[in-house]
Amino acid sequence: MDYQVVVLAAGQGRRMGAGENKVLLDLAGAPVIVHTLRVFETDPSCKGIVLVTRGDEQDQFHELIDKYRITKVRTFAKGGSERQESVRLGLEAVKLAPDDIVLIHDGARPFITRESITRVAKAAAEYGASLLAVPVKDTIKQATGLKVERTLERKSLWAAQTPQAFRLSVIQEAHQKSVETQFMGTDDVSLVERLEMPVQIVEGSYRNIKLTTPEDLVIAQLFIEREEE
Ligand SMILES: Nc1ccn([C@@H]2O[C@H](COP(=O)(O)OP(=O)(O)OP(=O)(O)O)[C@@H](O)[C@H]2O)c(=O)n1
Ligand SMILES: C[C@](O)(CO)[C@H](O)COP(=O)(O)O
Repeated sequence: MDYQVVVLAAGQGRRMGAGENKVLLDLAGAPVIVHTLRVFETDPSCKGIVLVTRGDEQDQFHELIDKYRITKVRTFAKGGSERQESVRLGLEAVKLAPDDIVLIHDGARPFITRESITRVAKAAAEYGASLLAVPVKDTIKQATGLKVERTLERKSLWAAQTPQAFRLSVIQEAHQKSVETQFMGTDDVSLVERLEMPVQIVEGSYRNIKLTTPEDLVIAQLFIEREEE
């Protein structure tokens, strides 16, 4: 299933505490974002990458794309202050027909695999919207402040990942409605859920971590070292 992908790299990386954009941090000799982009660069089904960056970092990303020969990044888009705004601005740069498939992926998730991408893209073609997710391993409490209100039934809980995949017309309609209703979600399918349209989970891998806090970089290094063994 051919697709284009919007790769998000316009964050601040505050929780990482590195004092710079975490997707520019070195991981085994290359920036995190290069590891992520290489997966799409080497996937024959990927027909183009829109890279969303901060305005003040666009030149730096252009240099990385040239240095590491990421030829499928044909368009850059400037991100916004929130992830959802960056997604919306990235989607505006996508050149696809309404029923074509677009993926949205966190640049901070470098361990995505072509096999998972293929499955989530195929599910989007079938259902209109899909996401990679993994069963929750911990017991999840809902609380008010630090007072527990209830324990959520674990067997029905999934931890959402990316890519999240869509027929272009579906995600465009979802963003339009979110602007009209001023809804802000923390992922992309949550906007489609508000259209009361089906969203299909595709079981992903626990390796598809999002590099968010310093501990995640330690895990990422271990993943790379194991790949090299
Ligand atoms: N305004 C934003 C915020 C986030 N992102 C991207 O969305 C992905 C997931 O966001 P997150 O992990 O929250 O990254 P940051 O916002 O950089 O992290 P933090 O919240 O700790 O600052 C990352 O690849 C990040 O670069 C983005 O493109 N634009
Ligand atoms: C989209 C996401 O990666 C799914 O788990 C997550 O919601 C992003 O959250 P963040 O706070 O923007 O990293």
